[in-house]
Amino acid sequence: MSENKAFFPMFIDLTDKRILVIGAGKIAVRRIRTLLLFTEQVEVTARKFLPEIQELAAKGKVKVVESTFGEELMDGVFMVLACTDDKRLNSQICATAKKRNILSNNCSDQTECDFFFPSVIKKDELVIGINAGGTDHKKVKEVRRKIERITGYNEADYNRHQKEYTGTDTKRDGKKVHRGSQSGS
Ligand SMILES: C[C@@]1(CC(=O)O)c2cc3[nH]c(cc4nc(cc5[nH]c(cc(n2)[C@H]1CCC(=O)O)[C@@](C)(CC(=O)O)[C@@H]5CCC(=O)O)C(CC(=O)O)=C4CCC(=O)O)c(CCC(=O)O)c3CC(=O)O
Ligand SMILES: NC(=O)C1=CN([C@@H]2O[C@H](COP(=O)(O)OP(=O)(O)OC[C@H]3O[C@@H](n4cnc5c(N)ncnc54)[C@H](O)[C@@H]3O)[C@@H](O)[C@H]2O)C=CC1
Repeated sequence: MSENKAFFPMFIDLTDKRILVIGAGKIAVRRIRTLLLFTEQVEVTARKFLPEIQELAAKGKVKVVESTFGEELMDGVFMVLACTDDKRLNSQICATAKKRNILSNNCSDQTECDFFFPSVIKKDELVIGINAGGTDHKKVKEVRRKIERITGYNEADYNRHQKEYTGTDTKRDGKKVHRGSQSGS
C-alpha cells in the first residue's frame, strides 16, 4: 500500500453474509461485538476462546468451530478476519482468501488488508466509521471518543470492552472508574 492512500468508506449490508473470524482473543472479541451490531451471527474458529465468545455462542450470536485454521472453513464465506496472534498464520489466511476472492483483513499487517476495520459509532440509524488510512490507530480511537461526546451514546460499547479486560471503565470525561462503581455508558 502506498503512503497516504485513503480507503473508500463503503456501507455494506451484512445481514445475510457469512463472516469468518479466525482467532478468539481480545482483538477478535472487540471486532465480533462491533460486527454483531450489523448482523445476527458471526462464525469464529480458534484454538482458545475468551469466555465472552462462549457467552455469545450460548446466545446463538457466534457459531464456534474449535480447531486450528483450515482452508475448508472458508467455503461460502463473504469476509474473513485474521485475528490470531500468529502473524505468519494471519498472512497465510489472507493469501488463501485472496485466491478465493474473499474479502480479507489481517489485524497484524495492514499491507495485506482488502479493507480496514473501522472504529464505529452507532446510534439508532446513524452509523459513523472512522479510519486514518492505517497511519494512526490511537488517533482513530481519540476521534471516536470525541464524536461519542457529541452523539452522547454509542451502541458499539468500547468502554464495556475495557471494563472486561482491565477492570476499569473510562468514562466520557476520560476519568477512570473501577468496575461496578459506575455504569459503563
Ligand atoms: C490498519 C488497521 C487494519 C485493521 O486491522 O483493520 C489496523 C492495524 C493495526 N493496529 C495495530 C495496533 C493497534 N490498534 C489499535 C486499535 C484499533 N485499531 C483499529 C483499526 C485498525 N488497526 C485498522 C485501521 C486503523 C487506522 O486507520 O489507523 C480500530 C480502529 C478498530 C478495531 O480494531 O476494532 C481500533 C480502535 C477502536 C477504538 O477504540 O475506537 C490499538 C489500540 C487498542 O487496541 O486500544 C493498537 C495497539 C497500539 C498501537 O499500535 O497503536 C497494529 C499493530 C499490531 C501488532 O503489534 O502486531 C496493526 C497492524 C498494522 O498497522 O500493520
Ligand atoms: N488491528 C488491531 O486493532 C490490533 C491488532 N493487534 C494484533 O492482533 C493480534 C492478536 O491480538 P490479541 O487478540 O490480543 O491476541 P490473543 O492472544 O488474545 O488471541 C489470539 C487468538 O489467536 C488464536 N490462535 C492462535 N493460533 C491459532 C491457530 N493456529 N488457529 C486458530 N486460532 C489460533 C488463539 O486461540 C487466540 O484465540 C496481535 O498479535 C497483534 O498482532 C493487536 C492490537 C490491536
